[in-house]
Amino acid sequence: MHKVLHELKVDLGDRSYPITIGQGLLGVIDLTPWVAGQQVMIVTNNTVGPLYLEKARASFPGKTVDVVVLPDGEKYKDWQTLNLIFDALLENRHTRKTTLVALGGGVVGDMAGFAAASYQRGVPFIQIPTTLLSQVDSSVGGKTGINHPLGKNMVGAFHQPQAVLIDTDSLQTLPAREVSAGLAEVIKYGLIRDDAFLLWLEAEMDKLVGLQPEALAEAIFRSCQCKADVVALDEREGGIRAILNLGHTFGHAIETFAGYGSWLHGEAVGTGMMMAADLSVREGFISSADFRRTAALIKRAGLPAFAPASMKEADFLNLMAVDKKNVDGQLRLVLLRALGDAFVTDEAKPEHLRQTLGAFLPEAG
Ligand SMILES: NC(=O)c1ccc[n+]([C@@H]2O[C@H](COP(=O)([O-])OP(=O)(O)OC[C@H]3O[C@@H](n4cnc5c(N)ncnc54)[C@H](O)[C@@H]3O)[C@@H](O)[C@H]2O)c1
Ligand SMILES: O=C(O)C(=O)C[C@@H](O)[C@H](O)[C@H](O)COP(=O)(O)O
Ligand SMILES: [Zn+2]
Repeated sequence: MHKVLHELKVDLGDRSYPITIGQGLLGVIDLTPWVAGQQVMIVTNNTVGPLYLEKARASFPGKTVDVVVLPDGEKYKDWQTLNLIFDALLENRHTRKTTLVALGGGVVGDMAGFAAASYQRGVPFIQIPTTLLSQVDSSVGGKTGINHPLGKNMVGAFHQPQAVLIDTDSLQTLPAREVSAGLAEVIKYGLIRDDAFLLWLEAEMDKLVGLQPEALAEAIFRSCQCKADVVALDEREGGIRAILNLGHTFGHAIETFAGYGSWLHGEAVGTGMMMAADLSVREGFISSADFRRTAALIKRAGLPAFAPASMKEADFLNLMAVDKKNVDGQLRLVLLRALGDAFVTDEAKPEHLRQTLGAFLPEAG
């Protein structure tokens, strides 16, 4: 039995698209209205394919469906793996009218989206996210791309999908560590823009960690609504969209330092959000009690509280210096004016930043 629980829209004029959230949707919801021509290329990986590929195929009745299966892992979010998608498209003579379909987590989604942004100068794509993180964040908003050894997501494009289909049933096969990683981005929405959601998360966190379906569907809906609202205001991150980067300047430094994949993106963002909250206290914006509330929620989600072993202050400073938000060599950070109210600043005091880094280095743990 399938059940559509929520439908919302990312409002971007002629690039608007629907997000459909529900149970048992994969293979039941007909996605052909979002397919431009006859050809479909499903991009998945060797973990998700065996679980969900056959169901996903059934969502494209009457279409010619090809498949490319990528190796699984953040360390494969690179040029070489991206080329496997282009190889498959060309070998199967896909034209400008083809539609790509991302079936998997954020790694598959970011790479399939980037392939769609650039194949024959741009073709449409559909997001079928299968991790919590991708259902609440990466499948929405059109940021696509790959990593570079010197920095996260350093090569990419903005390219919005035609539609996002979220089947919450797929979360039942997700490892607990990946659930925690997804919860980091969920908590982010409460911290940046929605204090009522933060209160709700404090009440429901145990249900979310335990994969309770109703709580998950509500968290996904509220997260997608928050992201859709921010993206509709500022599609290409000229201003307010940067608040979606709370914790990411620290987090991306951790991911790059640790070697892509050893820390999950959500884990690095969880620690990074604690660091952003700590700095917000030192800068005089939020109280120590606010920091403790933030840290407690992040820890209850099962996320780490200190930087990786052997990471030093200089590692953070060097890696944060390449962040895409920086302008003219000036570090730009997302901080909290209050819980539920984030802002972007390039005025954080260097001594406060160093104190924050010191408080989260592994030896402080
Ligand atoms: N574009 C954006 O706006 C945006 C937003 C947030 C994160 N990201 C990117 O997303 C990536 C992280 O995404 P992620 O957390 O989904 O990681 P991921 O894509 O690596 O998926 C996590 C793991 O879960 C497996 N998996 C996926 N679905 C499964 C399922 N239903 N059951 C069992 N296993 C499953 C995957 O194969 C993988 O091993 C990072 O590269 C990050 O930079 C992008
Ligand atoms: O959609 C956005 O905007 C975000 O910043 C969402 C983030 O959660 C995500 O990790 C994104 O990929 C980060 O983008 P980047 O531009 O900092 O690489
Ligand atoms: Zn993120």
